[in-house]
Amino acid sequence: MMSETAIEVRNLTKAFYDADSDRTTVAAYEVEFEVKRGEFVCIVGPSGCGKTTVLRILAGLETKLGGSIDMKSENPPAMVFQEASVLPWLTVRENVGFPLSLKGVAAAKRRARVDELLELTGLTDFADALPHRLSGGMKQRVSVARALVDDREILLMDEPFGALDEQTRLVLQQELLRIWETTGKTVVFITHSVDEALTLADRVLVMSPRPGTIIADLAVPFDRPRDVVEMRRDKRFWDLTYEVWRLLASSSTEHQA
Ligand SMILES: Nc1ncnc2c1ncn2[C@@H]1O[C@H](COP(=O)(O)OP(=O)(O)OP(=O)(O)O)[C@@H](O)[C@H]1O
Repeated sequence: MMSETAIEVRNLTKAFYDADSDRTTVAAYEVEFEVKRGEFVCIVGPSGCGKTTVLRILAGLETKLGGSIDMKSENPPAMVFQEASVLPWLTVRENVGFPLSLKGVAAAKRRARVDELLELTGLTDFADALPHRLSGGMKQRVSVARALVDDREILLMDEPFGALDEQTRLVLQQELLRIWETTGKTVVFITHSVDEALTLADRVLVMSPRPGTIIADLAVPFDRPRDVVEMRRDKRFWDLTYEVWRLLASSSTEHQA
């Protein structure tokens, strides 16, 4: 199963034109990668290199200028954004069930599915709370639960833990790994953090500064299930950290030259 391709991106290029300044920004340039079914792939790269743009194109939220994308899945991908996108007037339960309400899933069936997701994401005790009572980490759990509720095959995550403190972030990384192992989703996860990418991914794609293109595709060799704290005792973790930083540093020097 693992060898089946879920996402194939070829020569993907995107430019934005700003009419006010009459300038064109090339946000992604000939981006190429593949993701296998059930694989967890992280994309790291400097700020503004086009990571979000690539993900938004995969999500169908943005058009592309050139190249091709093949998403081999039965349903459209789910997306989790950096800012928790909870609806403030709905309870946690209603927020998580929102995609099912939109699809007109019957109340009893919806409730059973939402209960499962609340359990999976550790939100059961907060089911009837309104979002203003939740911490940033809890709100982001709600976003993750909602992205999983209607069982999309592909999960696209745009720096979902970027706004959280380091400790909360580590807790949610561990939780996400557990959820991913349970659900078997194909995940594309964007992050600024080399550390986060190595913690989570099967493979890390490194992007150059804008116009962003993929400059390396590194396999992350740690066994599953992973312990996000214990894996930091492994020398390979720091060797890979160094390798990714070296790639990022050398590509930014080339860019300035
Ligand atoms: N809608 C838009 N209109 C014009 N320019 C845009 C638009 N969206 C993105 N850009 C530009 O495209 C480039 C890439 O942006 P993008 O958000 O994809 O980068 P990123 O790698 O995700 O950055 P960060 O890590 O800081 O979030 C940037 O220069 C950005 O200003």
